[in-house]
Amino acid sequence: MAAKRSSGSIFDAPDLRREFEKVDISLNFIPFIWKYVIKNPNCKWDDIPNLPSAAYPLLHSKFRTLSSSLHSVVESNDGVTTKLLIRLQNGAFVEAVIMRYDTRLGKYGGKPRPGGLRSTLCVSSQVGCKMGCKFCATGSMGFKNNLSSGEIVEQLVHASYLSQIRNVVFMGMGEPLNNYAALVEAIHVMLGPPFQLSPKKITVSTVGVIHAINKLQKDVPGLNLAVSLHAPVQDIRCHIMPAARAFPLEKLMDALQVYQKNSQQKIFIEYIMLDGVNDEEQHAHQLGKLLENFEVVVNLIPFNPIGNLSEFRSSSEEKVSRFQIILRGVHNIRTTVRKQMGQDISGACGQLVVNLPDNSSINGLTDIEDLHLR
Ligand SMILES: C[S@@+](CC[C@H](N)C(=O)[O-])C[C@H]1O[C@@H](n2cnc3c(N)ncnc32)[C@H](O)[C@@H]1O
Ligand code: SF4
Repeated sequence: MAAKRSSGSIFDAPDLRREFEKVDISLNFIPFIWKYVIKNPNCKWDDIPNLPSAAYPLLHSKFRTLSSSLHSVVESNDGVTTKLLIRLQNGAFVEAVIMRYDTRLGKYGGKPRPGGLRSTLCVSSQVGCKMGCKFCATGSMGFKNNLSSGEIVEQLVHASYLSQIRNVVFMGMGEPLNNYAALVEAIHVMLGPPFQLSPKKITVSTVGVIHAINKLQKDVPGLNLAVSLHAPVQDIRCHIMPAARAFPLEKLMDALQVYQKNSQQKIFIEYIMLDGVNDEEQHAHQLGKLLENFEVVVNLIPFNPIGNLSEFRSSSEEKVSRFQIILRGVHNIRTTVRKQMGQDISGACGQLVVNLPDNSSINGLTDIEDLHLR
């Protein structure tokens, strides 16, 4: 269990609201304070003009402008991907990854320049992860701690200093649905002022935490859901993702059926391509049949090597392409292949390894064209 921490982040909305209510300060000041801090990264509380006088001592004693700090920033050679290493209040590190989409080129890439780029931010929700997927660097660390909602939002704040963020994907380190309350709080903050993201621009990726999927749809309607399915049958799923034992495929598909009926939204299916494990033609047909009554987009993900941490190898391009042809041609399922980006800075999925004394690695999504940018 993670130790209970006092957050000190003003982006932990419930904490700030509670403190303001205690001394009768209007909650309308909260977005104003957030906006000021975002525009003035190094500001002090006394710099913020026109707050009620009771707000200053309260902010001084209970909060910091930002509870996390930007430790370092690494750019990929092509300028498309930027990796942010962020130090949390408890000393642990997480990474967030910015991916820039060039509106003129109509694809990821292009040189950073004002106005022409809309960026996607891949955020972390936990330090480590208890799900233990065998292809994932984060899974090999075990679970260390949950991020607070403020720490999740602060990744967006740090990234906003570097790029205009239009989309947020919860595809960094950790299983977001295992940190449910903080996830939902963070998303509510991102949807409101001053961030004003649309729910359609936020994607939550899950290994399939069944009991939380439909709760999320009720608590924050309109979000995109991405499900890391990775296998069309239960035994392969259990082999590569131990958490599948707790979340059996049949029950997961039932939950997705309910989700789709209630949300009327398509579901994004992530499928990592592992050589000789889940990439044969029969698996493509099994997957096609499994998904035949769903409105989905399947994203085939080439496996990103994670050093000695995993026994797996990536499928050949021919196999990935054959898999895609079967899903599209035979089963009529919209299927894309995730482009690999950011490998030169270890910014690709499953590759983000932070060699630090007290923690270590993160995965980041690298191709989200299909989620937001059609
Ligand atoms: C790191 S996870 C975080 C979100 C959530 N825990 C999940 O599993 O969906 C984001 C995506 O990265 C994928 N991933 C993990 N390790 C990978 C690797 N080595 N190569 C490619 N994709 C990987 C996961 O399967 C998942 O689809
Ligand atoms: S893939 Fe997702 S659920 Fe699996 S270990 Fe990695 S972060 Fe956790």
